[in-house]
Formats: sequence, C-alpha cells, structure tokens
Amino acid sequence: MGVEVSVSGLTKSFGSQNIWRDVSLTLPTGEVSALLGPSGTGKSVFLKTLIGLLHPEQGSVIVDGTDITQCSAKELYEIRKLFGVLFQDGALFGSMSLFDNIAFPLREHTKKKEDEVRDIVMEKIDLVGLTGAEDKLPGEISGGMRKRAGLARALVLDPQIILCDEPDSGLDPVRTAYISQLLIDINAQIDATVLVVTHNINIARTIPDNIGMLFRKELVMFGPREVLLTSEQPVVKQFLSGDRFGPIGMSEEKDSAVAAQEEAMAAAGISGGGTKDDFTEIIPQVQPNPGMPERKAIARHRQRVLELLPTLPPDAQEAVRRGMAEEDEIRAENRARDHSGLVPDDAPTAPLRVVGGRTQSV
Ligand SMILES: Nc1ncnc2c1ncn2[C@@H]1O[C@H](COP(=O)(O)OP(=O)(O)OP(=O)(O)O)[C@@H](O)[C@H]1O
Repeated sequence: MGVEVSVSGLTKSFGSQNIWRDVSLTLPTGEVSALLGPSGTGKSVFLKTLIGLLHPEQGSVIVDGTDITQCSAKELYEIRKLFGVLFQDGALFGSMSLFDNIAFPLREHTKKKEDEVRDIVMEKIDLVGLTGAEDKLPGEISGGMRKRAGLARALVLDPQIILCDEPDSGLDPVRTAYISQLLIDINAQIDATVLVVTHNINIARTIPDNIGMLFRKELVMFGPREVLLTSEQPVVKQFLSGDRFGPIGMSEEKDSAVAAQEEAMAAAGISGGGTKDDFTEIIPQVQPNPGMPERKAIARHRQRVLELLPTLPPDAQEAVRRGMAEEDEIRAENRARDHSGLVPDDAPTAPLRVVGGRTQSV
C-alpha cells in the first residue's frame, strides 16, 4: 500500500527568486492527485523537493513519518526507494538499451541476481506494453515509448509513491489516453500514492481524485477534484478553459493595462480563444481496465470526502454527490461485465475510458 506524503509550510527560492511559499498539502495514501499551474510556477521544482533533490528554506515534507528536509543522507537514501519518478523526458540514459535503463535502479539499489533482475524488468516491460523493444536504444524509439520506458523504470522498485512530471508532454491525445489508463491500472494493482504534474485538462478532469493548483507563488487550492473543477476563481476558470483573457498572461502575471485592454476586448465580444466547455459538468473518472482489481483508494477517498463535504462550496458538494452516484453505476456495470464472461482472462487490455458517463474503448 502507498504511504501518505504531508507537506507543510514549504517555501523554495533560488537566490533572491522565490518560486513558491508556504505550500501545505497532503497526498492521501494510495490516492491519485494532480498538480496544475501555468508554466514556470514551479511544479517540477515541487516534485524535486518532494524527493529531496532540492532543499526548501522552510517547511517540512513528511514521508512515511520521516521529515526528509531534516533527515540524514542515509535516511534520505532509504526513503527515496519508496519513490518511483517519471521525469518529463523519461530521463533515460541514451547509450543504454531500454532493458539496461529499466534494470538500472535494481542494479543500483538492490543485490538481486541477474536472473531475478531480468524477470522483474521483463514483467514491467510487459506492463507498459514494450515487449520486443527491450534491446532498442532510447534514440531509436518514439517519445511515447520513451515515456512508457521511463514509467517502467519508475516501477521496478515497487514504489509506494509515484511522481509523474507531465506524463503527457509530447504525446498525441491517444497516447495520452493510454498512459493515463496505465497510471490508473497501476494504481489499482499496487495502491501506490500518485502525484501527476500536468497542463493537460483532460487528464485533470478524468484521472485524479484530488487536484491542486500553483499560481503566483502560492498553492491556490488543493482538495477533492470537484472543488477545483467547479471553482469560480478567475485563475482556475481561465486555466481550465485555456482562454487568453484572465489573470494568467504570457509571462506569469499581467500588468493592469493589459488586463484592462482585455476586459474591453471581451466586452466588445472579442474571444480570448478559450474552450466554451462547461467544466462544472464533472466527467466520471477513468476506471481500471477490465480484469484489473478495483482501486482500493476509492473507498478511502470517499470516506474522506464525505467527512469534508459540509465544508466544501455548494457547487462542489453537488458535484461530489452526483459524481458518486454516477461512478457507482459505472462500477456496477463494469463488475457485471467482468463477471459475465464477456471479457476473457487473456483479452487484450484495450484502454477503457469513461467519457460523459459512458464507457468507451479507445
Ligand atoms: N536548479 C535551479 N536553479 C535555479 N532556478 C531554477 C532551478 N530549477 C528551476 N528553476 C526556476 O524555477 C522556476 C520554476 O521552474 P519549474 O520547471 O519548476 O516550472 P514548471 O511549473 O514545472 O514549468 P513547466 O510547466 O513549464 O514545466 C523557473 O523560473 C526556473 O527557471
């Protein structure tokens, strides 16, 4: 089972440049969380701080009971083994085959014999759908395959916490759907705590249990996904719709003259180019593929959200209630299908997505 990661009062600067301050949040055990935010707001810096690659000036990061900002190098080395990290570009060694790249953490951190290493590596290669490509070099495969290889490498030490920095960057929408599905399937199988950093609105709408957003050096919010998706905060609405008009500018903050100009343009009926999608209509979360176990985190998440419910804004409360009812229906349908014999045990695991309350294969 995954472990909880609890961040409190975290502040990070590089020299005189403050990146974010006083960030507090808890990644609940085994749940999937997403961190959104405009480019340059320090999402990658946040991930690196969670694994102790970067050191904050203030605050704590408690992983499995240990504050990694204060612990010894030896303790940090041990704690790091709990993490599997998928960096933005896959971070593979260019001169090593995929097999050797994926085997690297096992050879580095364990004393496993080579035949054991081979078994584990081949199992993970199979899991991410790369069987047959193990002897290829990273430069010989597509960006999507490199991502999946990076994910396989992140999984070899059976991590309890998985951090993914923009798993969708450089991928087309179909490959993005596959990698999202893979994350949900892995979560269902190993119940690891997951944090995904992304700009991708579809991922944000369908994958995480919880969503947070960094903006103007602060964590604007973090909580059950319905809170952000129904939020009326201008920065959240603008980010979700991808509109030019709003508080987010090309450089992080707009000056007031530009903001006034945009208001005038919007008043004159000129579009800021954003989607007119209604994000308050919550799309049910992607479910594990047929034949996968149900996600254990769902029950824990529900329990937590039900306890929080009275403190949430009314729109979020309504969305939570609707979402729970709809997801119960989908899960019941999936269970009936899994038990109907319609899906043989050796069926290829085509990603099953849940869109607008309907399941559909892609
Ligand atoms: N090691 C470093 N030394 C100095 N500055 C850094 C370092 N790492 C990151 N930064 C700065 O921190 C800021 C945040 O960078 P970061 O990559 O975390 O943003 P991000 O939100 O992940 O952006 P994107 O969405 O574009 O990937 C940037 O201004 C970057 O230049």
